[in-house]
Amino acid sequence: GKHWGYGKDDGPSIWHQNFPVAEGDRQSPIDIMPQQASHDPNLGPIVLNYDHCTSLNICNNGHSVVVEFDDTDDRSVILGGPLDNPYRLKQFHFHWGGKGCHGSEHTVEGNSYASELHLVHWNAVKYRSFGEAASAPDGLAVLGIFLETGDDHRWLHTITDALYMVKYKASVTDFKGFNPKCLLPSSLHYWTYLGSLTTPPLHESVTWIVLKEPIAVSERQASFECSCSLGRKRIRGYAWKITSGPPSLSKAGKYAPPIN
Ligand SMILES: NS(=O)(=O)c1ccc(S(=O)(=O)NCc2cccs2)s1
Ligand SMILES: [Zn+2]
Repeated sequence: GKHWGYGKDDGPSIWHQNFPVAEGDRQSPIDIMPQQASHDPNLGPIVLNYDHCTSLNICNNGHSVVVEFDDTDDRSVILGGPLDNPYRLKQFHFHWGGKGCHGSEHTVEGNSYASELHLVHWNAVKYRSFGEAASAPDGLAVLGIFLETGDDHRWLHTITDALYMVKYKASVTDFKGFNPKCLLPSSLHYWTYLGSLTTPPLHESVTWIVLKEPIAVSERQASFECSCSLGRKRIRGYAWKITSGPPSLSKAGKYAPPIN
């Protein structure tokens, strides 16, 4: 596809030249203003069925480091909350900051976090492929989790250790048996709004579900810099129709420990 990045000549301020939807009216990320979020009593808890998780590999696509999953069936899905049906887990990736600078894409009252984790899911009930879902208004559901610096995160090590294997662009390495449930905070209270992919092709196909509670990672883990491009994030649009819902009731009542 068309080249893009975070530099002066290929960064967010010129993405609209190759991706005109950048000027659309449901572009992400946004600055979340909790007081302006309206509580929607019809919104139930989100449920994450990641127990029989099917991670495959970890790769660096030059923009981010991505852990990919086998999405050929409904073993790993997100449901509930604002979603009308289960959405299949396809991949997760991070938006890291540089040394000490804050890399989160969404902000809360103008404040950014050290990093942001995105778990990307697609609507396999309505669409036949990820690519088809990714350009449909109800095609994707991305769960956003903020990372803040604090204690060392016990399970993030497995990812940051693997990241060193894929430090240079277009490298892939095996990454089986990782259950992303170990990356979740204790509370699943969330904000949700209709938005877009935060990088090209910027499709307006994402139902965003952003958790209010961040997870803690150590300074070293948060400032991981892979060779993928880092740099200014794009703050777009205004949060509207943001609603929040109660925490989820995980089916097993507790989180299965990740298998490694
Ligand atoms: N930061 S984010 O979660 O909003 C994502 C940005 C891009 C994502 S993708 O991996 O789904 N690729 C999107 C596509 C490429 C080609 C056709 S669709 S997810
Ligand atoms: Zn992302």
